[in-house]
Amino acid sequence: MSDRGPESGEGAAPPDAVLDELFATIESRKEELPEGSYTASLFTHEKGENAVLEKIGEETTEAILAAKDDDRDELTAESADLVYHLLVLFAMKDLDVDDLRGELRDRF
Ligand SMILES: N=c1c2ncn([C@@H]3O[C@H](COP(=O)(O)OP(=O)(O)OP(=O)(O)O)[C@@H](O)[C@H]3O)c2ncn1[C@@H]1O[C@H](COP(=O)(O)O)[C@@H](O)[C@H]1O
Repeated sequence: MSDRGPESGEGAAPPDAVLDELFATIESRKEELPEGSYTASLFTHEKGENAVLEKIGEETTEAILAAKDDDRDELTAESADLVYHLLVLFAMKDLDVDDLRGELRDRF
């Protein structure tokens, strides 16, 4: 189990608050399309949504290779890339983190 993250207890942020913060940033990049933003470039890419779909494929492959190498640090880094790109795809499709959270919760 990871030893990272905020201490639990009164006043602590929910453990997945980082996903909400990241998604809010992605949504603001989608609205404002600031220059120099990688996230904004995915929303305006000439390949359209295929750009992010390709990245999801690449990051999935890289995560699999890291797992096969038993490289836990690389697996963590590639998984973070994968989750980030999945959230960009969610924003493109007008889905949000609560849709993902709800789907997972419904499976309990
Ligand atoms: N979490 C991420 C994040 N994860 C991955 N990436 C980018 O996703 C890309 C992953 O591509 P690769 O792994 O293939 O690495 P690469 O060698 O850069 O490959 P190419 O992009 O050149 O093909 C890199 O450019 C990373 O910078 C991210 N870019 C942004 N974010 C978040 O988005 C926020 C907004 O950032 P901007 O996009 O800069 O506005 C940031 O504060 C971060 O929190």
